[in-house]
Amino acid sequence: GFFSAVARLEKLVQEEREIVAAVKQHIQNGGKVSADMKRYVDSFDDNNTVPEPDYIAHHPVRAYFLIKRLSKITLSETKKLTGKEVQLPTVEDLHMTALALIVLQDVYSLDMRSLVQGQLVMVSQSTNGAEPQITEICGKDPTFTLDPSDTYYIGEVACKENKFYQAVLWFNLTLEIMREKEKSLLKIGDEQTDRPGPRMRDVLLKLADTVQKIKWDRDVFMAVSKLGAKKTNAEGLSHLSNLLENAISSLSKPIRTEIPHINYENLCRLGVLKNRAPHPTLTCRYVRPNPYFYLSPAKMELLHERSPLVALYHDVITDKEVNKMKDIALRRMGRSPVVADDGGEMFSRTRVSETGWIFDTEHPMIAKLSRRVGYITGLDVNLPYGEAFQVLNYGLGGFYEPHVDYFRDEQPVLLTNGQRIATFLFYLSDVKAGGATVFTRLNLTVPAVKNSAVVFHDLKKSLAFEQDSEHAGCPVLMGSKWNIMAALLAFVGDILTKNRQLPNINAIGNPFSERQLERFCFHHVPVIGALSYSAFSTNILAYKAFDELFTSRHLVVANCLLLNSHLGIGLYLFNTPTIRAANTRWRVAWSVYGSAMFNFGSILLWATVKEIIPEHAVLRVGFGVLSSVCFLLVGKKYLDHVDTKLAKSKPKQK
Ligand SMILES: O=C(O)CCC(=O)C(=O)O
Ligand SMILES: [Fe+2]
Repeated sequence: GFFSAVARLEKLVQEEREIVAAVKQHIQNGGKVSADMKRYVDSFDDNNTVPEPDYIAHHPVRAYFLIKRLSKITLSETKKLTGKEVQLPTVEDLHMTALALIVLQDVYSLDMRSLVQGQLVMVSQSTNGAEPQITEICGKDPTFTLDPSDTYYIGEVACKENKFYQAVLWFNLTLEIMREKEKSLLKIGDEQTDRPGPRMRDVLLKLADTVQKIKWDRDVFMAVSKLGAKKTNAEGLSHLSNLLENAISSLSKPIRTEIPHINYENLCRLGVLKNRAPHPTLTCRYVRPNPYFYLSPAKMELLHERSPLVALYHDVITDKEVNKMKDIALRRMGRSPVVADDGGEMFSRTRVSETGWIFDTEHPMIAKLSRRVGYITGLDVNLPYGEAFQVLNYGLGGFYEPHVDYFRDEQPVLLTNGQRIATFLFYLSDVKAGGATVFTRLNLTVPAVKNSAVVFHDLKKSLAFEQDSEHAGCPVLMGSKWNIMAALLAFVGDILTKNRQLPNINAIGNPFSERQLERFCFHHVPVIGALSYSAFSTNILAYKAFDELFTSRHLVVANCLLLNSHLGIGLYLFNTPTIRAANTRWRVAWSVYGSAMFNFGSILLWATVKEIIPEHAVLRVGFGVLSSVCFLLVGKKYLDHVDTKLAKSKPKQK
């Protein structure tokens, strides 16, 4: 549906232009169109500049108008006139867009009088009786003004969704607007019946009906029955209107008990404000969770230190990667499911977004991204330990109500066979307003910041459920929210037999340990050095073959190999027990000396041999590899020998 992903709305705006242009052309050529279609295209003024797709698609009221007008024309006629396969919004789309307006107004306490003019104004009621805080998120645009038929329709949608309190607000608003238009209550009885939109009598009765659904009121009930079937009864209507005013003023917003709603909404509202100001208790550090980050450390904001850990990493995904992921996802997105109690999947009103699943085997760029998730968390991201990436695009007003990511006991883990131990959530877009991720039990709001990622634990170290990891995606008020959710799994059976504890998740911002650094410098680098040394022999012995292989990159590759070889052998020497026994200055000197002698000695030897063995590529490469392996082994053996000798002769320290 168009309601469940803003990306679809963006596309729809583009398509609408083409539809309008094609139909106008058709009319100009003397073609006939239906009255609905004529009305539709006539609403587009040729002289007006066309707004950007985002201007429409990223704003709930403007998107409502887009969906509304397009759901008034028929698919068959549009296809015929444009000669193209098009998709148009359905009645469900309109219903869900109205629902989005209801939810947004409710969660963000949007001022309704502003909302009807397309203006987004958040009113935060302060608890200590001070003046309410008013935040304007978006200015008004008179081109997008909801009229009574719209607000009445939205009220009806609220009723259908059993949101009676919200329905009362919308019906009441409808009345207010109508009264202002009519200027005087006295006109109530003799309304003109040919005016489009709802009639005041109908709205009043509907309002009375809805109020009664929340709280039965004897007086209202009587007034309604007295009105009876009589069409015009100005006195009765104004009496009912007064009664309703009283009844409504005593209503208060119902509290939903099934989820920690108050906290969720407060945190979401904070998210809108926080988009504008940095968090006051910000703790930022540069971290190196893995040697991979040695030169360019990750930028980490620690949001919650005690269990569960919640950390925000900045700039962990590049724009290029973001675009690639969105691109792939767009082609396969479908309504996001939630896990049902029986372990199956279902669609729910508690999650309004679309998902595209992407495996890291699909593209090297994605594999790299996946490895990065592994480096940061220190967890195995390979199948079956990492789930495929879920790329998400939320709909307007789209949200994900408070939930936990681990599979609860009553949900057999059909999907994955493993339990989720950590969640890695990338943000692929800045959201203009709303759409924060909130942790309802930690009182924590994380605004979506493009290219960053929030990481948190789903299980405790003891493998117990981390109930405090409960979180939610707040409704998107303005803009388009894109996420990638990567869940990291553990197979609980595995853990129990192997370590009896969760693997260490190092996304705590600890710098990678000294042991890890040592292993990197004195193991990984020497191994790479030895391989490079061996490969470099080919550059000397079979220069032509090497040149053909690397063409214009020949020089770069050769120099890199030689550099690796120097580094690897140098570091290896630096760490041998014998050399380690000396002071740093000598350690450096001997390592550099040893590495230079070994490398340049080999090069000289290969250059000499080259002159005497036949010009045969395979033979020469073979000789190079074989000799390099020999030299490395002989050298290593020699060093080992010296080291053991030295260890034996060393007097035991007391
Ligand atoms: O969109 C968000 O902020 C939260 C998403 C989420 O929690 C999930 O996909 O599991
Ligand atoms: Fe989640």
